Amino acid sequence: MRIDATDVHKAYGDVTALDGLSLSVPSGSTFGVVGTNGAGKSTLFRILVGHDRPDAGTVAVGGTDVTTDGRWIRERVGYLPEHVGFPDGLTGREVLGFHSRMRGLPSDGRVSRAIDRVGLTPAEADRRVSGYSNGMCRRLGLATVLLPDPDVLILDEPTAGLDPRGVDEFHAIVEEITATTDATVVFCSHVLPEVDRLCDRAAVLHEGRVRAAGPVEELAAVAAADPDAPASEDGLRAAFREAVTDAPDEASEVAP
Ligand SMILES: Nc1ncnc2c1ncn2[C@@H]1O[C@H](COP(=O)(O)OP(=O)(O)OP(=O)(O)O)[C@@H](O)[C@H]1O
Repeated sequence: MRIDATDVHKAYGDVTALDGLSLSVPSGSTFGVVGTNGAGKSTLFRILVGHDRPDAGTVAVGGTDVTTDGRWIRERVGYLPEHVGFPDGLTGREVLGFHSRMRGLPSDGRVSRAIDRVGLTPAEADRRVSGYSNGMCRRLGLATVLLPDPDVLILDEPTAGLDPRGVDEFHAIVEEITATTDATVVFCSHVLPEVDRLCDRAAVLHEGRVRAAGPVEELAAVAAADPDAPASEDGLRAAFREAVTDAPDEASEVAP
């Protein structure tokens, strides 16, 4: 399902989060959104999934305006926020069962399938989430998102805080999803190799607008170009370099 955002504005008091953002994500693509802290990535994602409303502009998923048909959006779009909490007393399997019932989904084995897809073992799924590692919590969060077999996945910095092995395993899960489904996957990241590995296209957000969007290799080539490249590319090069780093452990230092 494609996503189209057109001239989207959003302010919180006197803070402008989105300032005329326009973006198109082709159906079935894996799309990376990069941008410095405060560029507006999370705000865009919350609006895409109907958790927040734009002050102006339109956002459509599969041609449906997200502000007019919230239920339709919730059924088709899976959203993994940057921070997810689970009730400590429940097991991972119970969390998924609860989510499934809340959404009115059929009891057709989808909880076990979701557990399997994110690489949690049955024994891990039957442990209380209070004992879960950060990586296991991320997997469980992704499993909740996968329950309804969404057409669109919106993942807000899904690998932030994971160790290299956890990052690699999470990437493999996303790759498996993109290889075996038609889902459109949109996620934000500060790590260039992650965007490079997973995405076919990306957008660079800067101060609430899309500074550039296109195939990842084109954006990365501009970012890597020598300083004598055309002056018209200077802003994009700077924005891209500020937004992403080459190593996950440097990501927290990308921007103040
Ligand atoms: N609920 C809110 N109330 C007030 N200001 C907000 C709110 N949400 C976002 N903002 C502000 O809007 C701007 C964009 O924030 P947003 O979280 O969308 O950026 P981001 O690109 O996701 O940043 P980060 O990389 O740090 O997660 C920031 O200046 C932020 O402080």
